Amino acid sequence: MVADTVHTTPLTIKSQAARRGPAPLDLLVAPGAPEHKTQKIEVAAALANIKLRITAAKDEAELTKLCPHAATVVLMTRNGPVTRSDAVLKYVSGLNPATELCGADGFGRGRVDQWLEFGTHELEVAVVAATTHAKNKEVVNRATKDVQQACRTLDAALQKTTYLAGDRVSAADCAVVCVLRAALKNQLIATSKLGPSLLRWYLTCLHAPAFSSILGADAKNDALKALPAGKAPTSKKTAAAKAKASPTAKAVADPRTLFTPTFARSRERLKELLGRGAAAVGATVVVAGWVRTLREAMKGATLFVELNDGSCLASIQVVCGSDSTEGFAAAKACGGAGASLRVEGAVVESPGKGQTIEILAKAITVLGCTRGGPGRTVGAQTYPLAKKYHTLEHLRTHAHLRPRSRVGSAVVRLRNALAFATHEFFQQRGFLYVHTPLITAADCEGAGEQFTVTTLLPPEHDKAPKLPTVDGRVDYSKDFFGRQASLTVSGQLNVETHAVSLADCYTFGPTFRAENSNTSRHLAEFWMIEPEVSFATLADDIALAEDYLKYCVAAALCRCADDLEFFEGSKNEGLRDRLKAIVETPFKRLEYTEAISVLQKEMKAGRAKFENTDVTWGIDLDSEHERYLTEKVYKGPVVLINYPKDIKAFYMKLNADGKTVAAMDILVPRIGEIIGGSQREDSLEVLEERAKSVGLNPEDIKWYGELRQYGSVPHAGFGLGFERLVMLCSGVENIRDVIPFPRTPGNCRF
Ligand SMILES: NC(=O)C[C@H](N)C(=O)O
Repeated sequence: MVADTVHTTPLTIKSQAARRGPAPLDLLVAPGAPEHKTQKIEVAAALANIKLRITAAKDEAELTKLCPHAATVVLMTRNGPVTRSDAVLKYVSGLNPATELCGADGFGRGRVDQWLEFGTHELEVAVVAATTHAKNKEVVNRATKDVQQACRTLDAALQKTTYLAGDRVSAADCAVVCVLRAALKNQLIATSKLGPSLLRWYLTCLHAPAFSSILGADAKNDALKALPAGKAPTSKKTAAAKAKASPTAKAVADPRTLFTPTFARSRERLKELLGRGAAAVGATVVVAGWVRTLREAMKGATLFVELNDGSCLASIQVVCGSDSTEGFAAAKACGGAGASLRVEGAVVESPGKGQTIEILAKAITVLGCTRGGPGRTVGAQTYPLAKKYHTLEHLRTHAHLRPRSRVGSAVVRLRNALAFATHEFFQQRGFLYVHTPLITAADCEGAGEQFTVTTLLPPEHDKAPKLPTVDGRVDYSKDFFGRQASLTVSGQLNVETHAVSLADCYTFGPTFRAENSNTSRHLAEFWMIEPEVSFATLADDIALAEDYLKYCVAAALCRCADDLEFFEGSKNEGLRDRLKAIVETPFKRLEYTEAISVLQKEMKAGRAKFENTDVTWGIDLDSEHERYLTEKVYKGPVVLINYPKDIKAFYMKLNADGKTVAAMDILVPRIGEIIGGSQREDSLEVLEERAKSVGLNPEDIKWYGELRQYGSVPHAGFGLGFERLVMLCSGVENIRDVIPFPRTPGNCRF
């Protein structure tokens, strides 16, 4: 009996026993079995990090003894033999679900199966016929034709996808590559006749060590020879590509194909283990994490440990018995909540509610005790997160341990998903990620108060500073930069420089505002995403912003489903329905002028009661006005456009009416403004005029004006406060709870 576990190769030094890893799976191969039948299983095992031990059977009887209907291969699994090469291939592929070799979902599995069948019926049958009847010309001719037809079909299909079943390598690729190699070796088709897309795919697979180590260097070399000299495999050979292609270009592999997408660990992440669900029952696994709760039962002879490793919201229950778990005594004395453990054990079905599986621990190692007793003895008395529920305020004062809490970790996972979705969205659309500076020289942005960056203060901060002065003011010419410098309030002006050279750009980084606003929506340090697009108008900008916001919300719904369910359950009823509505409903566009009259009407009718009742054309709307529009009047996101020029920044494009600028704010329920952007003024004269009228020093924005002097183009952009996006998607109401270390007036702890 062997345990079917994922074999992991740790990067760090391990004990002798651990280095050996889980026992390999035995694969018995019949004499005379076609090579490709074992190769495809070996490739899949390599991709899935599963160890195989291949043994050649003496005769076929050895196989049929194990399994009467066996043919060519038999894999010995924990539950008994599995036979038929495709079945074995799929079994092995499925042992490491994280690799998604069998497909990520129902549709994916369908696609993998469809290509597996194609490989068997359209290719393998012909290859086997031609090799077993090599002397029969008729059979060989027929097989050759079939193989060529199959290759044409594959070439056409691979024009559209990286791999057979999409953009991830799958069990189907393992099977078809190996049988195709057999067809090539038997000269049923020449490599040069494979067709450009099929050849590209074949080479992409062979670049990956999992394939090349099993099929041999020959396979790759033969295929490389088939490439037209000096050209990368491409189906569209343009003149420019021909001229540019270097001899090395052909050997460049897509990095995603180089390794399996799993990081080799000495433990399994709970997300993956719990994701396997009941299918994991019977497996021996190693997990590690931190104790959420530890409970004794059976007069101390049994321990129930709720262990979490941060990979997902759910914890796993580990059951330890005094006579069945090595390290039981140490585990019992670990101090409980907060301690860190490594657990090796068997996955069993869980009788408990709300959990499919749990672990019966064979061995536990206490990595770190919780020391919270008197004199720091072991015990959880002072562990700040010992109880199950904590207020957000309590967690805020323990920001260093906050990610151990459910809400803290859910926020981090959501931030991660939204940051990834941001890059994914812009990268998919060909935008360039530009790194804009954090230290800037002049506040021409006007977006907010800035923090000065200076080295003029004495290193011993308690000493009375003697600042150099001229005319009674600080002389910044003596400062580090030779002038006053500040932390940036926005990357926009800098990213514009790149947008007017490279067209579509974005920046995503921290920004700083020294405003003394102690509200639940303001931070002194927050992250902002600022795309900037050339050859674009305000309408293009709004369309981009709407798509981007919907993309992020959809990413949160789809990739953080458990965390969002948790947020919804924490006094946030209807969260996911609200988010779905954002994805599904087109955003309302509303002129600022119209918004003012709507608000005035609402006030007149007694429906709206505002603290600030001065709602007249020309005012900068307060948050209460914005929220009223989005929550009460339109009940969904609203894009307000064309604001009075006097309340907006100098760089916004003046509209033909001379009174308004092509600016937009996107307002969402519960948050208010989430996005602010504009088409930028592209006329040098108007820009200079506007800058002067707001009192800017022309010298400070000379470089900015030059962007209009040399080939000015219409361009537009926006800024989205990342934390507000996290608030929107989580329903968390205080911005301090959606950033790991909030910086607010009077608070710079941790
Ligand atoms: N990039 C932008 O349009 C955002 C704008 N600069 C702001 O700080 O609000």
